[in-house]
Amino acid sequence: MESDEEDNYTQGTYQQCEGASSKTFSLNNLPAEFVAFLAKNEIDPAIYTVTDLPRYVRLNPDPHLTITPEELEKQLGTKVEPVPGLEAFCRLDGSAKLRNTQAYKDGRIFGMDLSSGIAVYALDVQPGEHVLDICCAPGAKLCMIAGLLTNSGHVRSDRSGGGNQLQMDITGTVTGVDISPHRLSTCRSLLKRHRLQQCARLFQADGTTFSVLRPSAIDTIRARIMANPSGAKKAASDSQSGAQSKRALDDDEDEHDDYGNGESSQMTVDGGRESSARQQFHVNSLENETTFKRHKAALDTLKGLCSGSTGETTLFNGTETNGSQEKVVPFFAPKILRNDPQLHTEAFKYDKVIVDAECTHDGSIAHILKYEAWGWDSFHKNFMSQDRLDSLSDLQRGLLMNGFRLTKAGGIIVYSTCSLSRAQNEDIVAWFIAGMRGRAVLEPLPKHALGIQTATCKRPCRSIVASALGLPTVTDTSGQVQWQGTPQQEADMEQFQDHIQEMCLRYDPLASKTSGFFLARIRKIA
Ligand SMILES: C[S@@+](CC[C@H](N)C(=O)[O-])C[C@H]1O[C@@H](n2cnc3c(N)ncnc32)[C@H](O)[C@@H]1O
Repeated sequence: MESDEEDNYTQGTYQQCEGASSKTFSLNNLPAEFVAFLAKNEIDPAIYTVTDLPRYVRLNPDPHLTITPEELEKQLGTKVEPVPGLEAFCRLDGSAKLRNTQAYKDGRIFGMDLSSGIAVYALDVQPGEHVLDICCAPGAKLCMIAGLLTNSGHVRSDRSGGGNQLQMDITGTVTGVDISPHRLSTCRSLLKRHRLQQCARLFQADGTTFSVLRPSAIDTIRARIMANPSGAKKAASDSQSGAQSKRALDDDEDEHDDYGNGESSQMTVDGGRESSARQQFHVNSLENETTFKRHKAALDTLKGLCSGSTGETTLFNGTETNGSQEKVVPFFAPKILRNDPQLHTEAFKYDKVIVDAECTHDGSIAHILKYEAWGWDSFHKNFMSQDRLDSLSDLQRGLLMNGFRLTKAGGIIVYSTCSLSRAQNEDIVAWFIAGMRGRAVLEPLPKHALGIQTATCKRPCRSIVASALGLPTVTDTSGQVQWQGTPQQEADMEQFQDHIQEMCLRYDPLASKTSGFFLARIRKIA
């Protein structure tokens, strides 16, 4: 039920939950606790009554899986408009049904709200970069990042250029972290379905303490090939059979492999399981077992060259250990990334980090209205329990702090949520930027781009900013502790609040005709 899972989890519009939500929704149906939450957080309940939200799809950039907007229009029988400035995205009528189209079944299109796409564009991912996605599942943004990293979205099979071609094939990586194994399984399925798994690895871990830096062996492997003509020659001769080389690189030896859905599997030449879907993927290559084994041996040699050659420290879930100690086992990774030695030096921090933080999901109309059909009790249990609300800010702060820690100096961090609550958005960003004392700064976002009207950001809470800036406190006549700075400090604080409000970006269904979304773009200075 991969596509169901994808739709159920993917943030998007009301209509994206095909068949899951009630068309007769009334504000009176919202449970009292949720109404109270909305009031406390100054969120207008009218966002849940917007019925004319368009739907968005992202077109797969893989040259083998392209589709033109015109062809998609024929399949859907509804108007398909490319979004100016974001050509990979198309706007459809909100009632468009994707699941039965051939384009959807083939993985040529991906249902994804535009606001989520803009969060990824804010990262400005460049080929060759190493990106960390904290809170990655179910993986809409992760798949988009993987596609941007590799342009074509997967390792090219035309290796006629020789061994050095390897340098070009894996040009960057994305590392996804999520605490939920169930959601990570969906993420893995999406990567495979869209043939993006070669540059991605997933870890099941707490994003507040995750410590594995970006893959450290890839450059060494490339360098060895460049420096070692015989290795390059050998790789070149092996590469005459493109699919074999591709397979040596991307075979993921995944013990959790869930091509599943009852597909038959059989042993492959290297003893791994391969589903019929995967066999289909390789069906055009007349595989030669000897060539494949030779290539695999070459790859293993290269891996040997770059592993165990260092006394550097590795980190295991936040605990420093020496040399060849335990590595963190990925939930999923292709072989070349699975065997990474996980070195831990400043040089291996990530270029870009997205923290799409766990939140109350109140901005996702699709998400909220699904509970009409599923029952509001589970919504209350999953999202509105007091314990959860009380601990949410700490979790969001912890995720952002850890994302910052793992980013290299000069790198970019995008913090986003699908909540419209100030406490989960502007307050978190204000607390973070104020507390960083110049080590992190907000970067501009394309507020008025793409013809989308953004919503006005909220002014961060005075006490949070004052506390983060270390302003003095006074106790008022009623015994309440108040922050009170000098006139200059007060003026600085006002200015800082303006700055946060100005630099962050909010979409809401009323203003933007997208799902509700918040994002901030942060540059790490040091
Ligand atoms: C808003 S969703 C992420 C959506 C995802 N980025 C996408 O584009 O498909 C938030 C995710 O945070 C995960 N999460 C919650 N607590 C976490 C933690 N402590 N560490 C890592 N992930 C966590 C949840 O399992 C959930 O998958």
